Amino acid sequence: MNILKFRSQKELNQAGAGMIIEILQTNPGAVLGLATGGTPVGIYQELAAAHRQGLVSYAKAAVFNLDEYVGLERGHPESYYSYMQRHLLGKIDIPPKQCHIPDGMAADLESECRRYDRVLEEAGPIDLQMLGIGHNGHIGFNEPDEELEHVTHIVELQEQTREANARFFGMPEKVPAQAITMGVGTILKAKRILLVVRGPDKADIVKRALQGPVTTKCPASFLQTHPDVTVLLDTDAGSGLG
Ligand SMILES: O=P(O)(O)OC[C@H]1O[C@](O)(CO)[C@@H](O)[C@@H]1O
Repeated sequence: MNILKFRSQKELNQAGAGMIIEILQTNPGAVLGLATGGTPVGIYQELAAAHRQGLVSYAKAAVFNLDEYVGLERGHPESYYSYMQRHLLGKIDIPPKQCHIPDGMAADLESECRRYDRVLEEAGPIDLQMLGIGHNGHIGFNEPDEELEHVTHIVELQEQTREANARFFGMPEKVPAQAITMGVGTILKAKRILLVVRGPDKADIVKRALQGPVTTKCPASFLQTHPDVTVLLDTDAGSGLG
């Protein structure tokens, strides 16, 4: 595991964007796994800027998002579909048919999970999967539990997760109770993984995930079992590491 710490958010963002740009320059048809939440926004800004400057094209790339809320229309400002349009996909030259996000409004959510896995299987493997981490160690929306799911599935969001994401919705009650998420098995199948973490409130979970036991009680700890993980931390998020 390659752990890099940054004093400046700008440099962290440039390092994250740089990895993605390098992959696309070497392999224009790369498959990227993308994340949402507050963490990747600065990286997406750098990617959009690099695209504007003509440094990188996504015309042949494919992107797969980790997750989507259940029950939010695509047009809802907090759906991950809207988030991705706003922060990245609406600002680059990727054809819509190459952008994949689970449909949280599907009438049959179980079939939607199987469809998502099928499309991913046909396009994959993912060349680079970007991840954030929840305060409870979730990756995607894989919450801590006795057992973890391998494949795409429906998950009940934990109170802590809904409270953390309430900042986007105004209040925890408005945060959907369920989401569709790629499974931990799917995430670990990516050839390379990029974990990005910022802020002092994530220092404890970073230490547990990277240096604690590998346990389903901290889904991110399974990243320790992957052969090619890069972790980008700001100094606050990395302050608990020994
Ligand atoms: O980046 P944030 O907003 O702290 O969220 C952490 C993680 O939790 C999620 O919201 C759940 O998928 C991710 O989007 C994010 O990577």
